[in-house]
Amino acid sequence: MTHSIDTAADLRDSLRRVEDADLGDDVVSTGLVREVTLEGDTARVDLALGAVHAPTDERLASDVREVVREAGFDPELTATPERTPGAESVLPNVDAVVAVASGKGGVGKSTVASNVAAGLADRGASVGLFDADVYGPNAPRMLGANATPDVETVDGEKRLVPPENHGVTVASVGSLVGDDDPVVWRGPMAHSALTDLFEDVAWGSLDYLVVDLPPGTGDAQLSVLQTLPVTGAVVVTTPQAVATDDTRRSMRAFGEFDTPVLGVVENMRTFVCPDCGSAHDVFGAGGGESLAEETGLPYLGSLPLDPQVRAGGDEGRPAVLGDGETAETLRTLAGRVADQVGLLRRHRRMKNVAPPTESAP
Ligand SMILES: Nc1ncnc2c1ncn2[C@@H]1O[C@H](COP(=O)(O)OP(=O)(O)OP(=O)(O)O)[C@@H](O)[C@H]1O
Repeated sequence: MTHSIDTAADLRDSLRRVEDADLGDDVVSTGLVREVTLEGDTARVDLALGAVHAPTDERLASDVREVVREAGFDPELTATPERTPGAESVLPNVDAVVAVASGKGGVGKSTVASNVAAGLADRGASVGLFDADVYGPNAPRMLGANATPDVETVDGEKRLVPPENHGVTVASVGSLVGDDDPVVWRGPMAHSALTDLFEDVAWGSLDYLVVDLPPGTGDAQLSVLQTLPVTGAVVVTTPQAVATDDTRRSMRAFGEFDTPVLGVVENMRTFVCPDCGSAHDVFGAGGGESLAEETGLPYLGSLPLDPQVRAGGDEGRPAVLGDGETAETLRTLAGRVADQVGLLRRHRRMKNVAPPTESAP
């Protein structure tokens, strides 16, 4: 193989051609290229990419590979993301924890959580879903994974081995209680149940753990934020003002725990009549989008009110795995969530590592 450059430093320099459009600079200046080593025909590049199977990160990796190949080397890429501080000690085998929240009940939080989880698994990621919604633990049913977890003894300790479906490992507070038990727990009880349950689960190694939070900003929700190293939260709202007002409150709660909000999803926006094909904004339109605008948060998209979404949830096969426009919208949503995790970490990397830009003379 003939090489157009000789040293790792030169190759690093040529990687400046790869632009991270979100960060507005190239991958070397932003600190995303951690290490470059050459060995024979192989160039090893360690990148501070943010999230596994995120479309933007995949694109950046492929651009880097191309530059390496053009220089005459076989690329071997590794990714070492800049993780949430504290994540290593609490959940060493989980790469990113994505909480799905809503200020108000019934807006489709579990629907979004289960579709995002199945959508990420469909992109090739290893995914877990933890249903922390003590008041309405229904995400496992939506994923068709509501079997009772097996119990396994490892080193004398009992571990719960949760069921898996559609590539998602699912554990729930629902598996602590019977299907018909009313789950009306007070704060401290919910807290200890959550912590115990979480620690007893044999999650294995996960790229993403999606956590379906209880609605609102109560004790149970805050317990999760105190217990888990949440990478970021996705906030679900319907378009009407009562929902967006509650959502604003729940965002403030995240702020208090320094939990970054990855973005806002507007659910149940448009209903397309299956008979006549006309579109109706049942709950109004644009509330989620203007909330995102007003708070400066990313708008992750809107989901239509679509009987396929409800049916997918009821049947345990999330609509994201189906065909058609709504399924495509849900797949895009899962990709955007991953992209936001990636961006958050690339941004953190840039802040931590990249030298300040030289000011013009
Ligand atoms: N976009 C949609 N189109 C059609 N049905 C939907 C949509 N989003 C949610 N639903 C349905 O609305 C109901 C409530 O949704 P879901 O359980 O996801 O809400 P939630 O916010 O998690 O509720 P809770 O407050 O009980 O946790 C479910 O039956 C679900 O299938």
